[in-house]
Amino acid sequence: NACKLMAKQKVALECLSYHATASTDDTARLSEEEIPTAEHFNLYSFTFVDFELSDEDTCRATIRMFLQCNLVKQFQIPYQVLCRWVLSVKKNYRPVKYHNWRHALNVAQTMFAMLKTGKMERFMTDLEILGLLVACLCHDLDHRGTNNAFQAKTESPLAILYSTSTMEHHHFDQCVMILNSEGNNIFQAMSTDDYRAVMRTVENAILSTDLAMYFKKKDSFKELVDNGEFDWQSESKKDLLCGMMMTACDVSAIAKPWEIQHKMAKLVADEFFDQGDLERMQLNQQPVAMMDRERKDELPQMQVGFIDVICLPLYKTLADTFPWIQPLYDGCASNRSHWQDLAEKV
Ligand SMILES: CCCOc1ccc(S(=O)(=O)N2CCN(C)CC2)cc1-c1nc(CC)cc(=O)[nH]1
Repeated sequence: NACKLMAKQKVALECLSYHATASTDDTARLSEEEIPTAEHFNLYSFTFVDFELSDEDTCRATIRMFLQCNLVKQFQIPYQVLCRWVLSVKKNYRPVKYHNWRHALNVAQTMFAMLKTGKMERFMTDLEILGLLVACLCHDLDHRGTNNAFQAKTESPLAILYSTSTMEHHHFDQCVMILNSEGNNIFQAMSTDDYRAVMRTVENAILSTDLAMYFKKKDSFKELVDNGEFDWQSESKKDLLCGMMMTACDVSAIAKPWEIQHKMAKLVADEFFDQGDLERMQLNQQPVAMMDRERKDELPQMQVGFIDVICLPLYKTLADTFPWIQPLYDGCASNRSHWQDLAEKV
């Protein structure tokens, strides 16, 4: 009957999450290790690079960010639970070329730098800071290297589950699945009200990483900034600001020193081109220019367009109100000239 079916599904989900979460050994090792300082990892910098970090280092850098924001004490997160949760999040990223665990770490580190070095933490409660870091680390969980349009075109189960912001809803689902797995609930010591509030922040933040949502909300954000908004404390204004910060972090590879941006853009392109190949082979469709490896010569010009349409306007509007994040605008503007030079060479 229905009850038995529900019970079977519950058992299946627990079994799935058991296999999808960190092992006892990995958790024990990470929790016994010394965590280097934020300066050691260069976590306060907008030019942070993960390339030379081992997987172990990336987990320790993540824990260092939580410690530095005093979140472990503030929300009584058992240290073993935090270690297990970080390892489980890393385990639930697939080894795709760009939207992998390293991307999640880089996005979280940019959020950390915006809050600390960019002095935006003043406008956030501790609960919001916790929610934003968790959202950054979880925002692309279980990404398959294909975008929302591909889910729709292939009528993937995910597109049937969620018709809009398909992947973003799935990323949030995966975040909840990990939190609900044995020994992984970093929010376990919270009151019901705090738990509801932090989950609302995480959900709004993860769903905001759908660029379609960014396009929908960017004008109202710019209007608030142009009208000299300084408070940001109403729920709707805070949600809007957090969403814009998520996009700023999500695209922050565009603002890194040129050699790093050039190398990361190649990873983005390789993942896009793989989707283009799938669309040709599996769907017998002509991919869009961005995903068509036969049009890779147009890549520099596309990057200039990406910078002009999405990145610079966002960083400019944010820097107008939060001047300490100007380095993101400057890094992005500098890379625009490098991409423009390459575009003129073709
Ligand atoms: C590097 C390979 C080419 O990469 C791009 C090509 C075109 C555009 S676009 O702004 O024209 N636009 C975006 C919205 N789509 C719906 C339509 C196309 C963006 C990128 C790009 N995206 C990211 C985010 C994953 C990172 C990055 O570095 N570059």
